[in-house]
Amino acid sequence: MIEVQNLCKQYGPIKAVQDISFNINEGEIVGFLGPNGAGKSTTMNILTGYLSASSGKVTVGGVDILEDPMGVKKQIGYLPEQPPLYLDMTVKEYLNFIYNLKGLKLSRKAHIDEVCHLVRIDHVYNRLIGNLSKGYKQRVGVAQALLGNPKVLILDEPTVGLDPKQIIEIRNLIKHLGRNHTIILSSHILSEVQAVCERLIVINQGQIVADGTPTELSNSLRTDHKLVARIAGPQENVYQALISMSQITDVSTVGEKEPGVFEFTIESKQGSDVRRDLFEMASKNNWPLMGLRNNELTLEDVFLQLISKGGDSQ
Ligand SMILES: Nc1ncnc2c1ncn2[C@@H]1O[C@H](COP(=O)(O)OP(=O)(O)OP(=O)(O)O)[C@@H](O)[C@H]1O
Repeated sequence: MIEVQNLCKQYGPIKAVQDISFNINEGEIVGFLGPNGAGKSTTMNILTGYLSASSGKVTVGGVDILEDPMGVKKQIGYLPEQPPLYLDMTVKEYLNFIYNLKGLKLSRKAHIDEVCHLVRIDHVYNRLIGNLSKGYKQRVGVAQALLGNPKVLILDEPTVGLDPKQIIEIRNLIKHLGRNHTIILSSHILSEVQAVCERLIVINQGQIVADGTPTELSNSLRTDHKLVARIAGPQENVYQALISMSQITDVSTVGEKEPGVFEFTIESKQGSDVRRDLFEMASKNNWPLMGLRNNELTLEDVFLQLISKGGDSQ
């Protein structure tokens, strides 16, 4: 649906986007994640035709953004970081205004009603936008993006400044819209994209540093496979039994966590799964296995590792 090849953008000496490439398939909800100044807004502004690239190629639905910018814009609904709202218009006036601006040919009233129903703003239709809460203003912003039934929605930091209840409402709305749209959502907050996206593209200092599902990202950074086991048995004997197991490369004793129960961190060979052997060994020695868990990196750790490779952006 969206193909980006070797995209670069320079603002004078600042290389905001450096040679990035990715494809997004129809129906995907992709999170574009990166710290402030990483180049997210620049990339989104290029995808939506608001900015021109210094070099590289972008196609949306097979249409090249340079050859047919209007053809691309028709396929994209965009909610910029600052929603383009006119506070002294009512929701009705504003959506009719955007309808005209987009030159839509759909049945006006039916289409605007449908969009208002979808984002649940029917009951504030005749109210001044300036008097709405921030959450409702954001919904009106999403509504203007949806006018014209674009296949792709690009949402730049859609929940910034909202309270926790409004955040959940907007997230649910995005998930709901994901059933019928391809969505790119940018954020610098990990939990934000984690909550709604199945795929994350992590960008730092204008470059893609990771692309995959949250699980793939955690796995790609895990250099070793660590287990944490709690075993009720004599500490030294358990340690010796563990370290002599064939797939285990290192064992460290964490300490006595419950009376007579010791915790061990166990490292095993890449790709091996020692849980069954571990259970057998403990059972053969009559040492109850009181707990076993993976010592996995959280996505927060992964994100911090990925973005700590560079310095600060301005
Ligand atoms: N018009 C501009 N002129 C000069 N530099 C710019 C301009 N717009 C952005 N930049 C710089 O380009 C880099 C990328 O900025 P961009 O706004 O794309 O990042 P971002 O990831 O969207 O950050 P944020 O989350 O803060 O919006 C930053 O170093 C920024 O200072």
